[in-house]
Amino acid sequence: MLLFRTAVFKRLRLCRKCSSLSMDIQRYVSTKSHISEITFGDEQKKLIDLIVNKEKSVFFTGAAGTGKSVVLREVIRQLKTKYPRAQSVAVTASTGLAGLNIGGRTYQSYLGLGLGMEPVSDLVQRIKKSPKKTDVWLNCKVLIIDEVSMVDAKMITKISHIGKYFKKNMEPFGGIQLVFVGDFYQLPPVSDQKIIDFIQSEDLNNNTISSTKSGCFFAFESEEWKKAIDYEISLTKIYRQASDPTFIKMLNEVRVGEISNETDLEFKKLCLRNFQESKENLIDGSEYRLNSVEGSNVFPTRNETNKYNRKRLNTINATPVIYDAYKTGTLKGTREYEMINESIIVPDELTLKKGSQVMLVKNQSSSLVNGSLGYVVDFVSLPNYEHFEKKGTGNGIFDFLFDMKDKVKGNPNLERKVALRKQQQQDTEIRCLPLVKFVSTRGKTVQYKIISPEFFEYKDIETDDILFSKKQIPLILAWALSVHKSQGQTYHKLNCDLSRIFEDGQAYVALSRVTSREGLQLKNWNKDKVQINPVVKAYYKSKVKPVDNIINHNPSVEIFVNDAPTVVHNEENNLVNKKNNIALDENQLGEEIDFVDNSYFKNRGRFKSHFDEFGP
Ligand SMILES: Nc1ncnc2c1ncn2[C@@H]1O[C@H](COP(=O)(O)OP(=O)(O)OP(=O)(O)O)[C@@H](O)[C@H]1O
Repeated sequence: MLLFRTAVFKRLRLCRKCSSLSMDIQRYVSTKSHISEITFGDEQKKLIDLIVNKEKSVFFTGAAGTGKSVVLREVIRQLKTKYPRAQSVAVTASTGLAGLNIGGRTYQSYLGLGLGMEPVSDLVQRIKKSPKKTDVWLNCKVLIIDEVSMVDAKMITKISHIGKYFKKNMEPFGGIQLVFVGDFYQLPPVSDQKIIDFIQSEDLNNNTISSTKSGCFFAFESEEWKKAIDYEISLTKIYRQASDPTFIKMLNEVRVGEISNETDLEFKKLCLRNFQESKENLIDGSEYRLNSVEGSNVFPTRNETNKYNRKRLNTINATPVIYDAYKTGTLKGTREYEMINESIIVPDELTLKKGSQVMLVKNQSSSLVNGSLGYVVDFVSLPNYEHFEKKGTGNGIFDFLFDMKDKVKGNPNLERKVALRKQQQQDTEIRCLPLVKFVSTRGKTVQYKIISPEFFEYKDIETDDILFSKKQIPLILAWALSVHKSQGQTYHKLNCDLSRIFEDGQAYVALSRVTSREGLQLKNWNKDKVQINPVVKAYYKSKVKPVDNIINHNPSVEIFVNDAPTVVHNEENNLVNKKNNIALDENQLGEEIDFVDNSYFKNRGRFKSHFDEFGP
């Protein structure tokens, strides 16, 4: 009933049989079957142990598809069991979508930072005004930030100092255990306008003093990160492209910008395969008859992506059906609410037509998962769909939808179905949902599924209050996607035109989304267009080690023996447990703030020298 009361569709008004329909929807939503079991690899297990049992502050990274998210979800599960007390484990991420992926929220929202642009003193005052947010800080034992590569150094520094204040502890982040996750070889932090303004007002060439093109510094460049993180670890086994080891090798080379002639040639060869150009001609929406889908096209910006999808939608000569999302939540009316909304992958207004190419953005079953591609076959009401489906294949709704239209005449059974269908189409009160034909990569398997609305929401972990909720059909138009939106996603088919790539790591993010070379249609490959940030490369070379290396090179740290002492120190890695318990008062905080806001920039010489040291 609740699902029905929070009606998603304003334009497609709901039918009178509300209660039965809502039950049907619930039944369909709850048919989500389990997603295939994960068996953790050796290095994944060791990493989980290091964080959960050895309680180390860790940044863990790895190429796309090494299972960072999978490991993180397990770490969260185990930490929550270990620390059952409310708010002990802060589960956050740099974007809303990444947050959803691990059952958390953006760090700005969870930690009460808003946009986090203010100086530390203002942020502390802001947090203190909210008893809930104050408790978040006081109770926090472990702070998790996923996709940390998109958080800049200044923000990391601020979070550390706020932690010191609330924890009354001068250790970085007030002694909170840190679990930072991400891949700095993927997309860099987004521009912080204030930093750019500051840099420009100093009349300096920002290329010489910032690490990213947009004028930011990477999180790992922050002194607080350097002091707080015990281990900078890399997972090495790639699961996403497991079926194509050559492709794994090629992607690894693209990731670090060291592309061999062999890889270059292989990418060039991929470009020679037929690239499916966009279809400019008007089509009749009958593409669903095809047993293969066009690969997703990736574009660097959202505008280009939307424009391309709209253009393709307009080429279909069929009636548009518009689904408006139903949004609610206690944060409504705030900028934060808008930010969360922007980061949710499904749009406020989803326009579909028969024949639209779509991508599923929520798992439905072990074979229909986030990233599955298909075509909208038709729009059907749930009761009708169920009615025909119950009768089994060969005698179902599909008979009259497309297969047997010419055989209808003289067949009373089919005539009855067509009459029902007509009635349904005329009845504007009947709510219709998209029926999608999902096609596997090689077009070998085809599955039909009616897609019901789903919730995308953020809850307050303690009170269960819904802070943000969006109910929408979990589909997006999928002729094109932005590289930014595609980060973290897995696709089976991808069209990639690298001529538009402009950002460090962007080529790698785009290419590494697809599971095999077979699913990749490539255009304009030019190894010189692959851009790698030299600061990132230097950091990975000098600091980040595979899990196994850490065991070998730190014999004093017996971290993987079950009954080993919990804390074994190693001076070199600065692992000494130094809980000072120094209380900070407001005045000291003032000094702290000066330290944060001025020294960060005064220290740009350090960043410059860092850049020079490791730069090209
Ligand atoms: N131990 C495992 N066993 C089986 N499959 C795994 C395992 N670890 C990860 N995978 C699978 O590999 C794929 C990629 O995993 P995941 O999304 O966690 O990688 P990631 O490192 O977070 O990637 P990205 O950097 O692109 O976000 C997923 O389909 C996941 O289910």
